[in-house]
Amino acid sequence: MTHLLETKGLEIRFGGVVAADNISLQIDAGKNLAIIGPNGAGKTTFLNICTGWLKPSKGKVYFEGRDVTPLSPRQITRRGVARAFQIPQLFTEHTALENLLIAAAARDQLRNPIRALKDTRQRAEMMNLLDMINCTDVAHRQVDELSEGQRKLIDIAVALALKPKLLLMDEPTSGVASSEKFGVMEILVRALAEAEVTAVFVEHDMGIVEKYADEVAVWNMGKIEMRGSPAEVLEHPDVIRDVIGEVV
Ligand SMILES: Nc1ncnc2c1ncn2[C@@H]1O[C@H](COP(=O)(O)OP(=O)(O)OP(=O)(O)O)[C@@H](O)[C@H]1O
Repeated sequence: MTHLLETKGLEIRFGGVVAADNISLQIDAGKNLAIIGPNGAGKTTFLNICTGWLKPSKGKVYFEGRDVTPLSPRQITRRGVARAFQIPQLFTEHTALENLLIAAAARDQLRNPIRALKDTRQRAEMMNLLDMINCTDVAHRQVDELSEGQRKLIDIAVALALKPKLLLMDEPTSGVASSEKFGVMEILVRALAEAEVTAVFVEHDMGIVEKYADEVAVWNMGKIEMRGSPAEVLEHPDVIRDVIGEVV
């Protein structure tokens, strides 16, 4: 069976630090994977290698069975791998809808993004995305007026505008008020399922991992220490000692 994403033997060092040490992992469509692990374990490095921002010294990344290791980030995005960051990458002085229209213009490689802002078909498509993330009411509000939770959702919608098959997220709810966190995740996971996008997310909040991940992979010192269901992994004494104990 072809995996949606597969890595084989990834290695990368920064000076004396081994940030990826023989990382081999398979991700299958429809199974949302949470990546957990102590600070500096190499979780973000893994996302950066998969999206082409870092090139491993050894190993390969396959997307839908094809080797994407030598491709540029832009080429990998075009194949269907999107990325969302800890801090939303939005144009804060533009409205939520304008941010989505700009992303759609980039997706369609339009030379004149201003024209895209007026395109009725694009506007309808992007309003539909805003509807999927419960944000139609803020479509015409400037992004810097929105709550952090709303900004995170708009950032996810920007990624969805690229029509990915896989979305890699670095701490999707970091910076979101704890009262808002689960609501944001609820909307996010539902929108991804509706768009048939598989998610991989780095997460430090074990409550979020337990509720929203189908599988969990534990990173430690550049290696994958364990992989399994949230119930198996989160109750394992090594994980409680190395990860959960450290985070709490
Ligand atoms: N560009 C870089 N240059 C030098 N060292 C780096 C670079 N990127 C990562 N590192 C180092 O590699 C190790 C892994 O970093 P990484 O950011 O992947 O960890 P992480 O598990 O995502 O940590 P956190 O949970 O704190 O975000 C760390 O020791 C980090 O300092």
